[in-house]
This record gives sequence, structure tokens and C-alpha cells, in this order.
Amino acid sequence: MDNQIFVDSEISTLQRLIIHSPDSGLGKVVPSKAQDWLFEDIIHLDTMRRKEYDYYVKLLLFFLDPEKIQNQDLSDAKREFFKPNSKGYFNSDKVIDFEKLLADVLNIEEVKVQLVAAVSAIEECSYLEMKRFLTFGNIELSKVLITGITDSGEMFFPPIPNLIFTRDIGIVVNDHILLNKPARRARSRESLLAKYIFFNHPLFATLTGKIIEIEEDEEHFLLPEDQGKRIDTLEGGDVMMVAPNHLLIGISERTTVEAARQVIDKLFAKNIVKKISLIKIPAKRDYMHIDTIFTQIKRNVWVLLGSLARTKETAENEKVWDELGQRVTHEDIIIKQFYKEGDKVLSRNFDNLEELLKYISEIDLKCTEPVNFIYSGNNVFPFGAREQWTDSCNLLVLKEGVAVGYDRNDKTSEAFREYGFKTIHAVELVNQLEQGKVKVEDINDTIILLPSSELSRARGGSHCMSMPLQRIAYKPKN
Ligand SMILES: NC(=[NH2+])NCCC[C@H](N)C(=O)O
Repeated sequence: MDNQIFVDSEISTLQRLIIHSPDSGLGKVVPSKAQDWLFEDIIHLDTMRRKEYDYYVKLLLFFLDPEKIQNQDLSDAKREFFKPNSKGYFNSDKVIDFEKLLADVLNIEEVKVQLVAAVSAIEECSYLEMKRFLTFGNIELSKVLITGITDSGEMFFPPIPNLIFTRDIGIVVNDHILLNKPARRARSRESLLAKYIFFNHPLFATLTGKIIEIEEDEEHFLLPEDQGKRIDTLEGGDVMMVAPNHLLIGISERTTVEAARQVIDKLFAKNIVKKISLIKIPAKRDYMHIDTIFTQIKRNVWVLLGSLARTKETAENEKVWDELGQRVTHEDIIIKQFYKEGDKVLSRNFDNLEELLKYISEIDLKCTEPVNFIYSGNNVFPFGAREQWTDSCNLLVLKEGVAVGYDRNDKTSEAFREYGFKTIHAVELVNQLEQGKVKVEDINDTIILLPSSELSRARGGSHCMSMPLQRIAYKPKN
């Protein structure tokens, strides 16, 4: 098995990634905790799995590891195929479930003991509970650590329902990985488990010395109890490896400028990238991470939320009215780019998001075709905001120009079609692939629409539901 970890763009062919299939913990979210656990609503687990997420997995397998899925009988009764660590599991080394990796590292006795102690500590389990966890087999233990619940239904601690959004755990930056430090308590256990996986799983042996962690600022310990909010937090949805040598970091509800500064210092010191652009977006639930307001589809095509993309002229005109005291009706984005020149770190500003994205396409990706923007909801009021809320701007590229989005964002799909993309429903495409009527190689400029009624209540799209480990290295066209 080739264990290479390498990502230098958002758009080159995807070869390997980490996902996590909705586990039973998602079906245990209660209404009064939904918001604390960062869900907008409670979800129907069986629908989310069979009618939605399983199609996502099938697509990933057809594109990344077709041998695992061709000629498989996937009739409804065979859900085993999708369940990590079950007998009939597809067990791919390209489409890898977090739960599988966790069960693997629990085979290492030292890791098992440390991990059980660490989780028991953060979840405030009793000493005897901790001792009991150590008697569990690795597969059951991996489930308990994720869902909080044993096979027989005993519940020890809350689930981590957001683990399906593996993007937020960490980001591969060239051949390094940047691990997160989540802003919300509901996501702490995810990053703890992830740490043990990346430091110990043989799959990540090539990452030795290449794992970057965010440390807490010493001032944090001195803050009064009621202001105990962490200062340095960073989540993967705010980090995008957009081009060889260029990393984007969103400053958002979840990622602080202090953490971004640490990343700049660490990556520049090790010469891992040459440019890091910080994009400060309004700190609000609607836009929790930058990947909820834009993603890239092709070297010259981006999908984004129009209301946040004001031109310089518009911004200047509005400033006059702001100064006169008119109620502010717009939201601002601030963009600063830091770049290394020899030993010096210099900075420059960008006036708006489109200017930065155009710069990435033209300068970093050396794209000579005109750069195009597709807007959430086709920029028609009020569909831009409505569809952004259900992840119209959060797409995962499988190969350049072919991306997975949600089927509910009708106006955004219309915008893609007007631009010249095809759209196809995931269920239909999977059927065609299963029957051999279409080949992956022949699919181009297509947005694949995943069923999303339940998934969207969890507030993340296919970009969030993926942690790319390997993409083909980006090549400019001559
Ligand atoms: N990369 C992303 N946009 N992730 C979305 C995460 C959604 C999750 N419910 C949360 O609020 O944390």
C-alpha cells in the first residue's frame, strides 16, 4: 500500500480520504441538546444512512476504489457493507473510516491505555468505569469512544455527532498535517481521538515529524473562570490548501486570529508554504467556517455566497452611508495575505473575496481561462442565504470539475447549469455506474446532487464530510 499523504490543491483528482459514516450516536441526540451539540434539529438516522450517506460512500468508492464496489450486491438488507469493522465491510484503503482507524490503534496496548484514560478524564468517568473500558475488545471500545454507548445500550458519555464532518479534524498541507483545536466542547473528544490516530497509526508513519498542533496561549490559564473561552482555536473547515504553496485560513466563529498566527509562524518556520491568506468573516452560526461560504470546483470556477462578495466600489459607496450613521446592512470580510520573501514576512491586502479567489486561480494556479463565480441561490434574494444555510457553497471535488453537492439547493444547481455544468442526482448516477452505463472517466463538468434532507440538519456538506489525505499533485495546463 502506498502511504503517501499529500494535498496541494482543492481540485486535483482525489485519491484517498477519511470519512465517518453516521454512527448510532447521531440517533441519540435529544432536542434539548441538539444546539449544544451543534445540530439544528434531531435527525432520522436510518434515512440519513440508507437514503443519503450510503450514496455518498458509493460515489466515493466508484471514483476512488472501484474494485471494492463493482459487482457487489448492495440490496437494502446488506448495510453491513457500510459499517466499519463489521464482517461484510468494504474495508478500502482509499475511502477510510475514522472508526476503523481508531479500532486499529487500540490494538497497540499503550495507546489503548492512554486513550481510555484521556477520554475518561475529559468525560469525567469514574475510575471503575475506566477500568471497565479496558476490558472491552477493540472494536466495541472504538464504538464506545465514539458513541458513548455499548453494544448492549449502556450509555457512559454523550455522542460526538459531528464526527461525520471529518474535515474539521485536520488538514493536510502538502506532506504535513495541521491538527485542529476545536472551539466547541462538543467537538473536543473528536480531536483527542484524532491525535492518537495520527501519531500512532501505521498509515501515518510518513507523518513522523510532520504533524502540526496548535498550543494554548499561556494567558489562557490566567483568565477568570467565567471567561475560560480558549484563545487559540482552529477548525479544519477554516483551512484550505488552495494551491501549491498557498494556504487559506478563515478567522471565524471557530478559528481565532491567535491560532492563525501560530499556524503562520509554524508553517513559515518550516517552509511548508510560502503564502498564507487570512479571511476574516462575520462570527456567526450561518458561516461557521470559510468552507460554508465558498469552495472551488475547477481551476477557474468557484461557488460562493454573493452577499459576502462586495466589490471595492460598492464597499466604498456604502462606507459613505455608514459614516453618516445609516444602519449597516452589509457584512464585511477582511483579507490579509502574508508571504515569505527570503527571510522576511511581508503582507498585502485584498479588497474582497472575489479578488482573492481570482488571484489564486490566475497567479497561484496559473490559469489562463477567465475566472468565473457561481453564486449561492443564483444570487437571487432570498435564495442565496437560504441555500448557503444548507451548504450550497460546500462542495467536495472528486476530480477537477466533478463535485458533490446537495440536491436541495435548486437555485444554485440552476446557476451551475446556466454556467454549463451538468447536474445529476446521486441515486441516478450510482444506478448508472452500477449498471455499467457510465464510466467515471467519462464524467466531466458535473455536479452530483446528494440527497440531503437529514444531512443538512447537521449543518455541513460534502466538503465538511471529507478529510482528503491524498490528491494528485496540481499541474498547470501549458
Ligand atoms: N467544515 C464545516 N463547515 N463543518 C461543518 C460542521 C457542522 C457542525 N454541526 C458544527 O457546527 O460544528
